[in-house]
Amino acid sequence: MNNVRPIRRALLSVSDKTGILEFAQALHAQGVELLSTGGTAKLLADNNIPVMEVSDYTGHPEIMDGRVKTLHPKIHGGILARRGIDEIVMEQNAIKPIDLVAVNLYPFAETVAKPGCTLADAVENIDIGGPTMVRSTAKNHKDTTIVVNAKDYGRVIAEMQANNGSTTLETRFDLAIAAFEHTAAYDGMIANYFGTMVPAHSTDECHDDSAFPRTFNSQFVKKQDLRYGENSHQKAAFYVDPQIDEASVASAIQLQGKALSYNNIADTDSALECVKEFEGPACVIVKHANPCGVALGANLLEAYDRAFKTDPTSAFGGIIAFNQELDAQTAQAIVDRQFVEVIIAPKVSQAARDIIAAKANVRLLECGEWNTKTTNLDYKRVNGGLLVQDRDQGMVDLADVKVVSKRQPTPEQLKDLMFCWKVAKFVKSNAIVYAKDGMTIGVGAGQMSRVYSAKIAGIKAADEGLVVENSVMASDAFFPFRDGIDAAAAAGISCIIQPGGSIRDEEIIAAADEHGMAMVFTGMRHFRH
Ligand SMILES: NC(=O)c1ncn([C@@H]2O[C@H](COP(=O)(O)O)[C@@H](O)[C@H]2O)c1NC=O
Repeated sequence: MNNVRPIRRALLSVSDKTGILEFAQALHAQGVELLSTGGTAKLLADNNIPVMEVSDYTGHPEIMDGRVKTLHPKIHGGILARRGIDEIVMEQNAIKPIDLVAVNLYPFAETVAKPGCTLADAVENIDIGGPTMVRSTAKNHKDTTIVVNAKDYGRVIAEMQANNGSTTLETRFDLAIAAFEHTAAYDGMIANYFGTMVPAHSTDECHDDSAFPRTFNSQFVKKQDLRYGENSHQKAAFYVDPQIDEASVASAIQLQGKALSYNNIADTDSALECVKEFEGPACVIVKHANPCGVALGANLLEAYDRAFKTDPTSAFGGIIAFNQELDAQTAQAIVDRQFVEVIIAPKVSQAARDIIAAKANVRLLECGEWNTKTTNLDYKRVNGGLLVQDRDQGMVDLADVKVVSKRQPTPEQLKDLMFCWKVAKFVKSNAIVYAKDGMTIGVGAGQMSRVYSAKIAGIKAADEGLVVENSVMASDAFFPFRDGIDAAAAAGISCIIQPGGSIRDEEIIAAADEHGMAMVFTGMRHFRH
């Protein structure tokens, strides 16, 4: 085993001191000599763990309020020395080898997240010596061991115990990757913070949390390789944002079924984010990123039954999302009725799991409860660039909408309008949704002209034997011409919700009045491309 390297001397320098005492104790028990910076050294000494302060070892005091403490050739020489090559240089310069470094960095993210954080606070929390040691040790991983995360302390100790006080190259290399990931994320955060100071002036007034930084630095962690991408000739992987801590397709636990595909993940995201909009039992069935059936119900089974009824043809091989614990009756109904790719719910009862287990291929996901709305950014890759925007969190309520027609909507229609409007937000533009009694009646998605989406919603409803009469209609953006209104009227729509704002609004309102329809404007559109 020529890849193992003994740990004889370690340097510990941590801001977050969680677990460091136990780690230091265990290293000491293995006969490791400990070096440490001021605060860490004091903690160790106070707990009777033998330790030498870095400043005593280098013969140079920590200066400038800690800005310079480990930036010394006796430290970096000890870390970076190539074992078997640099021994003479080390001896000439009284440098001793440092075999393990455990560092975690000044809490930059936590500092800038605090309300009222000044530029001076942020600057003082940029760690310099820490990342330098992290990178030195990771660079020399052939001989040295870097630990940047307290969760790895136990693993290193266990490996040393199993290898006579040494670590293996495999572990050192893995820890080195983690170290470079860590410093990349840290520097990315700092660059983003400074990058929001536009124009580039180093003053507090120039810092604007809501601004988009000059360069966009973000880190995503690979969750899994995928068999292929959107098509089988495309390679793909799924990366997750470690900063996001909420119920999502990224954090969901897969309880059973075949591995998720690229399209499964994208469609599950659409279904889950849509079903999150609703209070009370709700079900969303998605096919190719568009909801093909959405419904509310007295319970989940009823919600599913009704969502399925919208478009059983498209629901075949779809993705089903619920906003409440999936129960046995609903699970049984799905299994009995249809081929489904993915089912996702905040919780899945044991009885429901047992029922779905009969269909071994069905991917069953549990994502946990949600109580906050997503605040993260939304990205779209274009050739040569990246579009970044706030997520569409806008949603009007009844108090915000304005009745523009002569006819007033009834209270039932108003309820349906809000339901329909929420669904339209998740349908690809041009989006038209017909709905009645908290159930979609027809969905027209992704057409290049609004009138065709309106026609398609009507055709689909007719094909599935659904009665459009007295349904309401939502349009994700304004109608440029009255033809969409006429198509809706011909299909039997009695009430419309749309943003308004067309130069032909007057003509559109007149068309609604002509057909005896009620119409409300939201003043907010929900394009989804
Ligand atoms: N200036 C330096 O040479 C230096 N060397 C290590 N640090 C950091 O000082 C912190 C530990 O300090 P202490 O042990 O004094 O609590 C660690 O987060 C470490 O990353 C430094 N601080 C900032 O750069």
